Amino acid sequence: MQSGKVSDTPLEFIVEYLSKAKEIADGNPNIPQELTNNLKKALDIASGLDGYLEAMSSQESQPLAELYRKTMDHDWQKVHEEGTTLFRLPKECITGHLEGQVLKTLVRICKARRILEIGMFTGYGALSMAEGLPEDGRLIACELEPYLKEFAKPIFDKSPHGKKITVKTGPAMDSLKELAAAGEQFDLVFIDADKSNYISYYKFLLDNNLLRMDGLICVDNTLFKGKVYLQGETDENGLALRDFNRFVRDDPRVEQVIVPVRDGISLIQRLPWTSAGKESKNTVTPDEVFRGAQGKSILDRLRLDDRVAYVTGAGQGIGRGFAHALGEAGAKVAVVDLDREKAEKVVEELTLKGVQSMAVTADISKPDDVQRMIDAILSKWGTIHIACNNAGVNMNSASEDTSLEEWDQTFGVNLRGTFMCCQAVGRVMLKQGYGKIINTASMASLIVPHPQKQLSYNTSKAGVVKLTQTLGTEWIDRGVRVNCISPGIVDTPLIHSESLRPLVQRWLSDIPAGRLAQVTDLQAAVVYLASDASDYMTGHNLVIEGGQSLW
Ligand SMILES: C[S@@+](CC[C@H](N)C(=O)[O-])C[C@H]1O[C@@H](n2cnc3c(N)ncnc32)[C@H](O)[C@@H]1O
Repeated sequence: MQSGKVSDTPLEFIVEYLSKAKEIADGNPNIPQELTNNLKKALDIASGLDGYLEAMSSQESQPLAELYRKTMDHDWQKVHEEGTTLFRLPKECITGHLEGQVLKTLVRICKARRILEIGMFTGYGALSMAEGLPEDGRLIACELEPYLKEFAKPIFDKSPHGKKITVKTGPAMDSLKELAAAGEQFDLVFIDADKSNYISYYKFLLDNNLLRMDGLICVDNTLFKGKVYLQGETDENGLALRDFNRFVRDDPRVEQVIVPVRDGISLIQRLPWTSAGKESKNTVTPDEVFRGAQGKSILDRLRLDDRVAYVTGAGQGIGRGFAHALGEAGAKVAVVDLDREKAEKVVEELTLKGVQSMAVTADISKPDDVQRMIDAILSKWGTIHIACNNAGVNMNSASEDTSLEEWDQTFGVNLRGTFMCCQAVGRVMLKQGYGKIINTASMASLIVPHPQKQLSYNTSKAGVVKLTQTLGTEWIDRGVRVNCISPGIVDTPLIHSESLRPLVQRWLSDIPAGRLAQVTDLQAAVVYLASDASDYMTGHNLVIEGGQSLW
């Protein structure tokens, strides 16, 4: 602890009392050396802890460091005496580096996008949490003192994350009522003002659904210098927090743990209905709609954890988009491409994101390559749950000029190759009684895209749809679903080539959505078809073309 600093947390009090005890022991020759030695050991452990935790936590950003210095250097006594602040604000109430980093980490873990802070002070906690938010995330900070909004503003303005923060001045309860009336909801709430009112804030948040399903409430100072558990305490705030901690522990709607960081942070998570709903006085129909199929919420049902997938043609374009989407949803992904270098590059991208992946080189128009691809995946991961047969080629020629070579090459990859992949992986999936096959067809299976001429492509893709329908019905009763995705015209580098660029304007006038498809427009579909959420869907052609086939 810095000299002259007032003790504020249980640990700081322990250090203070141990230091005093050691001083007494040092000055008294009658105290056994063993006692002095033990006091010293206890003091070393206690006094080193906070500093070590701070030193080992990620470094604070420059704006946060500046905010901390500015808060510490400010004359809070003076601004209060001048009547600028309603209360004399103690600078110790700042959250600081360690707690700020805890909050920021929680924001990331919860994937929070909307945060509410009750009690902003100079904004250290607010800015720490804002740093953990995504670009479109936002944080509303409630603060009684208008002066603090002005104090924090120049530093919020300097930080790239400051724009995510909106400060609402005035009593927090008024702001909470406004937010509830406006139908706002938060993923994470940090309560850090006005200890005697913690319980009212907490009740208001839960009773008015200001906290989303599974949302997290963090509450500061819930150990309150140890006063919540010390016998004979009379401190009003300490007793209020003691009641608060008990109240929350006994509330069936949530689960609570108090983490002994600094002055104690309570982590309170809103439970799904399963536990809390039992206490509900309202009549609920506890069926799968209410509880979620297999007890999972719809978003959880889209997750692909522990699944093994492959994507052919994954070195670029749609296939690369599919590989990223499946990986982000939790699957291990084999990135299959003709071009080893491209496949390895995508594997590198996935590895950076923490997705387990492998590169496989294969020409899917060759039966031996197809089998080698399946064997390589099986030998690494032992199974295949998701097969994205996406590799395809497209050549243009007027039908009267289409050569048999072009026809054979196109069909060799687009239809024969897709069939060979379906068959090879289908054998594995039928044996294990589970599998999801997703073929890439095309809008060209439905309409005749023009003005470009591409007979072999169109007919091969129509074949992919029929292949999908046939396999989808033949295999569903053995646990294997086969579906396909038909993208419209996708904005890839190819489209911007000299020869195709003039066609883009023409295509755009045929697309109700007014734009070409981006690879990212197709990603949710592949995750859906790969997940258990689509189990009743088979033989389906999922068309994603901005409405083009309807005009
Ligand atoms: C412990 S400090 C907050 C520290 C802050 N969370 C941080 O990250 O540094 C408490 C703040 O709550 C504010 N406050 C107190 N009573 C309030 C109320 N009724 N409504 C809104 N803010 C209040 C105080 O002005 C003070 O700035």
